[in-house]
Amino acid sequence: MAVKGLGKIDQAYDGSNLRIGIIHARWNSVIIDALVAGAIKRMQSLGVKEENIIVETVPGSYELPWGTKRFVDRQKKAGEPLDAVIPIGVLIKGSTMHFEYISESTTHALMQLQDKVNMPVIFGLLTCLTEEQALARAGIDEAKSMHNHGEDWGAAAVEMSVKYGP
Ligand SMILES: O=c1[nH]c(NC[C@H](O)[C@H](O)[C@H](O)CO)c([N+](=O)[O-])c(=O)[nH]1
Repeated sequence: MAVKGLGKIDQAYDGSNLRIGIIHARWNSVIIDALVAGAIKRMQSLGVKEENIIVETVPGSYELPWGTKRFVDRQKKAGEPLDAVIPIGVLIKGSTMHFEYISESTTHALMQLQDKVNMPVIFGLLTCLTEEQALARAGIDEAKSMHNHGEDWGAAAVEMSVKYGP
C-alpha cells in the first residue's frame, strides 16, 4: 500500500554508499527540527550511514540557495563530495507579501541550482498559509492528519542519487 505523498516506492534504494547534505533554515525551528529528523530517519532506513549525513544551517529560507551552493562547493573542495543535498525551510504566510516573494524566488533559485551543482537538489521548502498546515506536514499535529514530509525528501534524495547520480 503506497503511503500518501510518497507515491508507490517501486523499490527501496540502497543508500549505503551515499553522502547527503541537509541545509536548513532556522525560522519556525520546531517544525524544521521535525522535518530534518524525518529526512534523517528515512535516509538511515535506506542505508545511509549517520556519518554520511551532513547538516548545516542558514538564518532563513531566503538564504537557502546561496548557502546550499557554498555548502556543496566546500564539501567537494574538502574531498568529501555530496551525492545530493536537501535544503529545508518553512515559510508561513504573514500579513505582508514577504511570504510570496521569498517562496517564489527561493523555489526558482533552488530548481536552477541543480545545474550549477550538478546533483539533485531536493525541494524541502514548505510554503504554508497557516502554522497548522506546516505542523501537519511535519507530522506533529494532534490529528496526525499528514505524514512527515521530511521522510519524502530523504527518500527522494536517495532515489535520485542512486538513479541519476553523476
Ligand atoms: O525561513 C523563513 N524565513 C522568513 N523570513 C526570513 C528570510 O528568509 C531571510 O532570512 C531574511 O529576510 C534575511 O535575508 C520567514 N518569514 O519572513 O515569514 C519565514 O516564514 N520562514
